[in-house]
Amino acid sequence: MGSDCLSFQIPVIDFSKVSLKHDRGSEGWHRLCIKVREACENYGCFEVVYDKILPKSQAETFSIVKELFALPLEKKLRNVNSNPFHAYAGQFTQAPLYESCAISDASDSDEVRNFVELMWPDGHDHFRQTISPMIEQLDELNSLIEKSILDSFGLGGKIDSIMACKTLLRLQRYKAPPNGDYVNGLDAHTDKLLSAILCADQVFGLEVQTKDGQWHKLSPSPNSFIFIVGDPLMAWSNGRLHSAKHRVMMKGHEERYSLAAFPAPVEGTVVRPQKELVDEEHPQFYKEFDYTDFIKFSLSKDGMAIDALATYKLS
Ligand SMILES: O=C(O)CCC(=O)C(=O)O
Ligand SMILES: [Fe+2]
Repeated sequence: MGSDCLSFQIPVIDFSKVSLKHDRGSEGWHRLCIKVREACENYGCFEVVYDKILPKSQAETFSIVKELFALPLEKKLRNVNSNPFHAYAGQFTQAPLYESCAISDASDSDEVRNFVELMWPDGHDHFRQTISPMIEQLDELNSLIEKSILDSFGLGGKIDSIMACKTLLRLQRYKAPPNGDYVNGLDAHTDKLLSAILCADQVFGLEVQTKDGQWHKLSPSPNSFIFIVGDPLMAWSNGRLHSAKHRVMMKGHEERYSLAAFPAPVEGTVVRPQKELVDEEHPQFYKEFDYTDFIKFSLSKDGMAIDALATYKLS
């Protein structure tokens, strides 16, 4: 299917040395905020360097993720949720290499405990003890990025968060393609969650589409993360931040494992453009919408066939 696209470098932003408590307001923080905003406006994504999450913790996390996917399918199918985004997903004819498990509200230790009991009724403390600190660190990183976005628009003094969210953790496996051919791992999409922090275990495969329609293969440095703007963040920013279309393409003979932490807007959230981001130069781009309705529509047959967010555009 198709041919391999070229490797591409998106902006790389280092959050390793940043402390919200000490650095917010400094010249260095200001420069970082501008970089974040420009990357989100121009590409809808950037590579994140964050050495507070140690390579060793990432390696340990991927080793338990592999254990999870080695479980028989009937066990993984126990991972259910009324929201299909937050449950086991896989066995799709159009994406046969893909499967994922999810923990909704992963920052809640009871949710993690429930997930572990469901998968390993006899217990698996090592899974819980490995994944929980990783979620905590990803939450911290996400909060740094969120504050940098708010401050980049001069809004940090007025509001604490972009919108109320819980952390959805998705663990994903992509089987190696038959014959090692270049084939679809996960269909092209924009994220329906506020944003995403992604990391993968060694095997590349993530591709992003730039605004000119070209697809580019990302080759992030080992142990770095990718931040991606999702549709609700694009709507909140009045269309200024770009929700980047991305996909996973598989090639070669190795399986790919990845982990995604998404801030998921809570039930009842109304997504509306932040009023300070609407002015004469930037007229209101989207009508406000109920997040749950948006998700339901995005997942419907009609919604999947189009860019669901575009239906909320004001003409
Ligand atoms: O596996 C990846 O790197 C990307 C996953 C992704 O785009 C998603 O879960 O929305
Ligand atoms: Fe995605």
